[in-house]
Amino acid sequence: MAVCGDDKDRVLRIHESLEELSTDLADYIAELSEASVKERGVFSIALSGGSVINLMGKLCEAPYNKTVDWAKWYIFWADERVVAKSHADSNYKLAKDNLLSKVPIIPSHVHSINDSVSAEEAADEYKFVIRQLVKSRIVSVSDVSDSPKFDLILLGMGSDGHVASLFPGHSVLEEKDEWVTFITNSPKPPPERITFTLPVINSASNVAIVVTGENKAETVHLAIDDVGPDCPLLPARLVQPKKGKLAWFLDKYAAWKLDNYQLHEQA
Ligand SMILES: O=C1O[C@H](COP(=O)(O)O)[C@@H](O)[C@H](O)[C@H]1O
Repeated sequence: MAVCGDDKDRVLRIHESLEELSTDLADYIAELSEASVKERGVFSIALSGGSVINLMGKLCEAPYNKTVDWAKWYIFWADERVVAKSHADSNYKLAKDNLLSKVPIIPSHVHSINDSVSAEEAADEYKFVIRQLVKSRIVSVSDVSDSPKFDLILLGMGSDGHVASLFPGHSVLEEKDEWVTFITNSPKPPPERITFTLPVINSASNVAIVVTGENKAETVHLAIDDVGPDCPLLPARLVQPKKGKLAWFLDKYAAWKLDNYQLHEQA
């Protein structure tokens, strides 16, 4: 693995294989969990859907399944599709099947959306839930805005550069006030989704963006490198935690178009 960073708050972790990436991701999450439980007594983590969940699978295995303090975890979603929890498109279902059902997380600590109301109502309810947990200090609050400050937000990135359900060119990218918002016209199905907004993502203590595969290499380059004024406005590029840390977890196939890839490889 090569770890390199242009500054201490943004690092690129480039891996030879998915196996290596999964192990590094599990180590990273376990370390953040331990530090947060030590400091605050709890660990608030927001998940995404897609490939990142499968890549978290190592957490269900030894030693993590025994050493992580699962009872202190509070789970949220950075985005969710407004479908039934049993639906194959549900981000909740993906996490439940691949992680939550395999480790001793307390069911009342799992904060999924209400899937029996409209996208707008689900976003409003989710905001309310998060607000209550901010009041009870389960979720911290940012000291630079009134946003919640999650201990870790885990994101994937689509080949169009979307993160959570923030898609290129969509008006939700402009949202400055809401913590959670909704869309009904997602370019990637299903169309109805709720999503954390950029102010919430950028208020987290830690944000990890996990991307694998050659089909995303060009987008990774556009999201990370200094590509000048003609660079398309990719949502992934707008992930810039104000006071927190950003880690990109890449496999070598997703990373190979990065400027200085050879240098990163040797780091
Ligand atoms: O639709 C979504 O896609 C992104 C990226 O998924 P991936 O399978 O290409 O990694 C995901 O991060 C997001 O949560 C999901 O709703």
